[in-house]
Amino acid sequence: MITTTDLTRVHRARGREVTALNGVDLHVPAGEIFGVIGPSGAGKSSLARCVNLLERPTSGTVTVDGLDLTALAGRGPRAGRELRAARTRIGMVFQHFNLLSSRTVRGNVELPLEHLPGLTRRERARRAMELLDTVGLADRAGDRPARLSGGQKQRVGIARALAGRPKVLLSDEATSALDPETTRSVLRLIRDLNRSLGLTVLLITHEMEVVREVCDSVALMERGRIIESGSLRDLLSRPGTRLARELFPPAAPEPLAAGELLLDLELHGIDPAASPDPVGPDPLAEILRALPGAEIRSAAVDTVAGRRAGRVRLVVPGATHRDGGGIDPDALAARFRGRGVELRVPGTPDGARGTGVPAPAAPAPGAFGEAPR
Ligand SMILES: Nc1ncnc2c1ncn2[C@@H]1O[C@H](COP(=O)(O)OP(=O)(O)OP(=O)(O)O)[C@@H](O)[C@H]1O
Repeated sequence: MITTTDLTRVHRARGREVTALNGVDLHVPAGEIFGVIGPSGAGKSSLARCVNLLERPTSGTVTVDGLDLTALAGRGPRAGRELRAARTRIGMVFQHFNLLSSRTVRGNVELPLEHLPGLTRRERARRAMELLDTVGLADRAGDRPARLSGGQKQRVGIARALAGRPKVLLSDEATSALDPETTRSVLRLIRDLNRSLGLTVLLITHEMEVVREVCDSVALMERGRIIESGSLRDLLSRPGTRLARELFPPAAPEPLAAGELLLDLELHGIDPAASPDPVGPDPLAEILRALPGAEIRSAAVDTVAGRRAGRVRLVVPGATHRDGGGIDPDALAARFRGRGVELRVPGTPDGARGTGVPAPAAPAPGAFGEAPR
């Protein structure tokens, strides 16, 4: 649905050049929620703005729904007629909502409809009310935006973005100004719209939590380039990648008593149909049976892309390392490899591993790089 080819965007300001995008090849399949994550300044917003030609790329092409937008004339507010028409099929939501305070909620949703030919005032009003109903705010149509909460403002922003019946929604940090609960409800709305309207969503975020919650695929951007990408499902089975590490961060370090063995189980996409118990997928139960006395110290198991993923930390009391004749984690790991469970002893890769060795410090949960500007 969205394809960029060798997309480059160079800003020239006060005699200085900044390369915001440096040869970005992106493919977002129709009907997906595709996340783009990366630290501040990585080029995420530039990518979103180039995809709908709010900014014209320095070079490269952008194709949306089979149409090469870069071949159409103009940019930003000076876009030509064809580009303006194409852009009505791409909705956009922003971090700071960008609602007009002088207009009512309904008036804000009607705004893009005023640029569509052939709609009467009455039809505009009816369509705006339908859209407000879709986002659960029909009863607030006559209010000014200032009277709404942040989450409600963003719902209005989404209703406005849907006015032109877009096939694509670009979301640029749409939940970054919202608290976690409101974030989840706005993400649920985006997911519902994606499913009910078949909407393709390009979702820019700096929060891995957002990716984990709602995305089908994700690309990691750094310094204007995409350095990793894949579907969440594939990333689950590629534990070595940075994205997989960020998606499923290791557990925090913890003290161990002498002789205790720490085992981390990484669940990489266990099919829940094969293991109906939400916290006890079959391979885990089997591992516990193989380790008498083992105790679950912590667990973070989630359903990602329809598969169970996450991490379970076990402590096995009185187990010594294989030199001492206790359990052999490598043999155990080999036994479960290929069944969606990776088993490892956290700590250093040398002989010190096993008892009482702390795991490396975990990154702050959900955070990725710096906060947005
Ligand atoms: N209009 C502009 N003029 C000059 N430089 C710009 C302009 N817009 C962006 N840049 C620069 O391009 C780079 C990428 O910026 P961009 O806003 O796309 O990154 P980002 O990943 O969205 O960051 P953030 O998460 O902080 O919004 C940065 O170095 C930024 O300073």
